[in-house]
Amino acid sequence: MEPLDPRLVRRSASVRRHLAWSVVLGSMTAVLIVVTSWFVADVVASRFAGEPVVALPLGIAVAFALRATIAWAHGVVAERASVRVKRELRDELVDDLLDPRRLGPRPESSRVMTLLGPGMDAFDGYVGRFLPQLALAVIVPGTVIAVIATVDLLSAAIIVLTLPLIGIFMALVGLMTRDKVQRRWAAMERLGRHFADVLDGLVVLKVFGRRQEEGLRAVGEKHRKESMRALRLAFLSSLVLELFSTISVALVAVSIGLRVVEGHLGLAPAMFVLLLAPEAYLPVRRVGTLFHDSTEGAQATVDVLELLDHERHTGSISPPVHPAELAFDDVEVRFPGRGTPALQVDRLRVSPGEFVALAGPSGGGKSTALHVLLGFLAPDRGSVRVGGSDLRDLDVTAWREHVAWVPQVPGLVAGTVRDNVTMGLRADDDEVREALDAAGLPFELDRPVDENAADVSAGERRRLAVARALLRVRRGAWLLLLDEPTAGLDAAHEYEIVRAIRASGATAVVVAHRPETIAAADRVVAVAAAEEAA
Ligand SMILES: Nc1ncnc2c1ncn2[C@@H]1O[C@H](COP(=O)(O)OP(=O)(O)OP(=O)(O)O)[C@@H](O)[C@H]1O
Repeated sequence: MEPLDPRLVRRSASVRRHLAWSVVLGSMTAVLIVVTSWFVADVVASRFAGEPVVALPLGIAVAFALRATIAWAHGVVAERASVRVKRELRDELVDDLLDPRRLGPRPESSRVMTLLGPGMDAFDGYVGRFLPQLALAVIVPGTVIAVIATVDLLSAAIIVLTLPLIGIFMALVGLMTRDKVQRRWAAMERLGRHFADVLDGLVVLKVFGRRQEEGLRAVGEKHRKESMRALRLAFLSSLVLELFSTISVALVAVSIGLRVVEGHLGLAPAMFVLLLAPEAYLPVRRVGTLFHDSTEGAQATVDVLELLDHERHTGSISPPVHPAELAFDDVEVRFPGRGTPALQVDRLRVSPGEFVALAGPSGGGKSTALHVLLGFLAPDRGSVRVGGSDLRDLDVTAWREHVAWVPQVPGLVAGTVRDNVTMGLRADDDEVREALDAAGLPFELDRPVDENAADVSAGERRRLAVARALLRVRRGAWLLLLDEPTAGLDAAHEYEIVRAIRASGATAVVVAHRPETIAAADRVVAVAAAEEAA
C-alpha cells in the first residue's frame, strides 16, 4: 500500500491544499529547528568558554514559542483538512450512489456503511496526523543534514548512511502489515455485514433463538483478535525504530565527542551538530509510529476510490417522447466473477404499444433485461436501441421519465396510500383513485402505509406499485416494465391487472411466470442465458 494514493491527491483539492500547507509549515519548522539549536549551542558553548553570549534568552524563548505555535497551527490545519476530506469523500460517495447516471451493480450496503462510518473515521489518523508528519519527515531531515554538512561533513555522512536504514525497516514493516491490515479491514466489514443482516432478519432471529448472538460474538472476537495483532505489531515496530535512531544518534555523538577531546572540533559547532542530529531522525521515527494509524485510512481510501471507479451514463440525446421501437441486438450482460453471462439476447424487437411477456427459467436474466432497459446496467456486448438511438447515448434521467417500473419487491415509503401512488407526482384524488381501481386495489387514499410493508400483504404491495406505474403512464411514461406483477394474486385480480396494462396503451415488457399473464400477452419471449432468445 502506498503512503499516499496519487489518485486521492488528483481527486481532492483539499488534500492538495493540505499538502501545500504542510510543505510551507514544515519548511518553517525546519528553519526554526536550526535556529533554536544554534541559539542553544551558542549559549552553552559561550558559557563554557566564559565568553559573552550572542543569543539572548529572549531570542531563544521567541524561537521556541514560534516553533510551538507552528506545530500547533500545523495540527489545526491538518485536523481541518481531515474534516474537509472526510466530508468531501462522504458527499461524493453518497451523491455517487444516488446518481441516476451511475452504471453497474450497487455495492453492498454493509460495505458502504463500514466505509462511511469507521472508514471515514480512519481519515483522522491518516490525513490529520500521518500526512503532515510525512511532509515533516521529508523536509526536516533534508534541511538538517544540509546544515550539518556545512559544519561537520563526517556527522552528515553518518546520518545520511543510517537514516535510510529506518526507511528500509519501515518498508519491511509495511510489507509485513499489509496482509494484517487487509485482514482487520475485512473483519470489520464482516462485522458490519453481519450486524446489518441481523437487523434485517430480526423477526426470523426471534424464531431461531440465540444462534445469531453467538455468531455476532464470534465475528466480534475475530475483529478483536485482528486489532490486537495489529496493535502488537505497531508497538514492536516503534520500539525497534526507537532503537535504530538512538544508536544512530549515539554514533554521531561518539564521533563528535572524540574529535572535541582531540581538539579537531570546536565546542560550539559540536554542540550545534549534537542538538541537530536527533532532529533529523525524529520526524522519520514519528512517521513510523503513525504508519499504523495511517494504514486503515489508506485502505479506506483505496476502497472509496474503488467504489467511485465505475462507468456512468454520459449520453445527452433526448429520448423519444412517444412510443418507439425497442431493439436488442446481440446483447450480453456479464457480472464480474461470473463465468456465464447473466443475460443473452441475440435479437429482439418490441413494437410501440406491444405487450411482450418475458418467460424463462429462474435466473435466466429476465430481471437483468429490465435493468438494462432502465439504464441501471449497460450491456457488455451488443446494443439496445430505443427508436433507433443507442440507450447509452440517451440522457438517462430524461429516458426514465418515460419508463414506469414495478420491481419484483416494490419499495414503499412511509406515508399514505396517496403518497405511495403519486410518489411526488402532482395528481388529484380522482386520478389516484382511478389508478388504484385499475390495479384492483380498493384502498382509502388516506390509509397509512408502513415503509416495511408491515400493514399490507405482498399482493397489495404489488398492486400499489402497479397503480403507481399506471399513474406514471398517464403522466407521459410510455414504457411499462413489470417484474412479475401478478405473482401471488388470484385469477380475478390478475385479469384486472393485465387488462389495465393493455388499456394503458403503453408498450409493456412484463416478466411473467403465470400462464394466464403469458396467455394474455401479444408475444412471449423466452429469456435464458446461453440460449437463443426468440
Ligand atoms: N448484482 C448481481 N451480481 C452478480 N450476479 C447477478 C447479479 N444480479 C443478477 N445476477 C445473476 O444474473 C443471472 C440473471 O438474474 P436475473 O435476476 O435477471 O434472473 P431472472 O430471470 O429475473 O430470475 P427470476 O425468475 O428468479 O427472478 C442470475 O444467474 C443471477 O444470479
